[in-house]
Amino acid sequence: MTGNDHQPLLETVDVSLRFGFIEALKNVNLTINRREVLAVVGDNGAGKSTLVKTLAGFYQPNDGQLLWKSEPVSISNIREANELGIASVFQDPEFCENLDVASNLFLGKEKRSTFRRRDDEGMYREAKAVLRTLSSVIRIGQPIASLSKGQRQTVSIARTLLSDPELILLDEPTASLSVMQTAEVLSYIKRLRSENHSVLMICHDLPDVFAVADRIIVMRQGRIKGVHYTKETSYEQIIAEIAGVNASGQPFEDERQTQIVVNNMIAQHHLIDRSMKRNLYETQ
Ligand SMILES: Nc1ncnc2c1ncn2[C@@H]1O[C@H](COP(=O)(O)OP(=O)(O)OP(=O)(O)O)[C@@H](O)[C@H]1O
Repeated sequence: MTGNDHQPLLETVDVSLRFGFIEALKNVNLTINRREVLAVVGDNGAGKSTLVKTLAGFYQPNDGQLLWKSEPVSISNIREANELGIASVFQDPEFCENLDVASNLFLGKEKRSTFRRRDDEGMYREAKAVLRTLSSVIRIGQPIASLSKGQRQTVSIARTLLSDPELILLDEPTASLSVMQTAEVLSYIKRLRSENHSVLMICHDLPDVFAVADRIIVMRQGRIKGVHYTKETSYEQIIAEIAGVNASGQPFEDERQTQIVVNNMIAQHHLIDRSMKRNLYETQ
């Protein structure tokens, strides 16, 4: 830990965003500190992607303010986000299947040497270095088509590292990966933090969240419902907050809907303890 660890990198102040009549984000106040991994969790339609896309420059808020290192900024597009030091990796990254890993890493931003010649040597050197940062066993000359889904995710993370971003936004980095591939990607995320990057990731998988996140942000219906230090919270508290019940299982919003959501989550995660389950069923 350094004295800089808790300095805010990116903040949202009362950020709201509407799609027509839908309020996708409502007065969102969030601080992303230097050198931390933040996970955003929430049910479908909670506003997670909209939040991340707003930070990545895809969407502009209707109200509120973004602060980068405590200074007001507007991020009109991905390029402006990149220039600030924010890089994003969205699901199913696109690659040129007939090219190797190094060429894909530099696609569209090839290095040039004297007389504007392609600097293949420089690109291979940098590609190797960036994959080494992630301790990856992927070879730079390997055809991209030969990589597993997890390895492709690694290459897309590596691609963002070339611009040395301070903040990396990841949308479901472990979605549909095998257990081994998930472990690999989670270890890269931890490595990013140890290399002084901050990471904000959307993740549906609570064990993955608890494995890497320093703090967990729970979203529901476009609002932030809770921000928790991972060490100080539990699966039950997070699931309850996602669903809109209190930690002992008492619904405090639409009862029927809450019940359906909680039951689905219980089935999905097999994580809730018996007493909480009993409380939930007794409230039906
Ligand atoms: N481009 C869009 N146009 C209109 N409505 C949108 C658009 N994108 C999102 N929404 C709506 O905004 C709300 C928040 O959606 P968002 O995709 O941010 O949720 P999410 O938490 O990421 O959900 P999921 O986990 O299903 O991806 C939803 O009601 C959604 O239908």
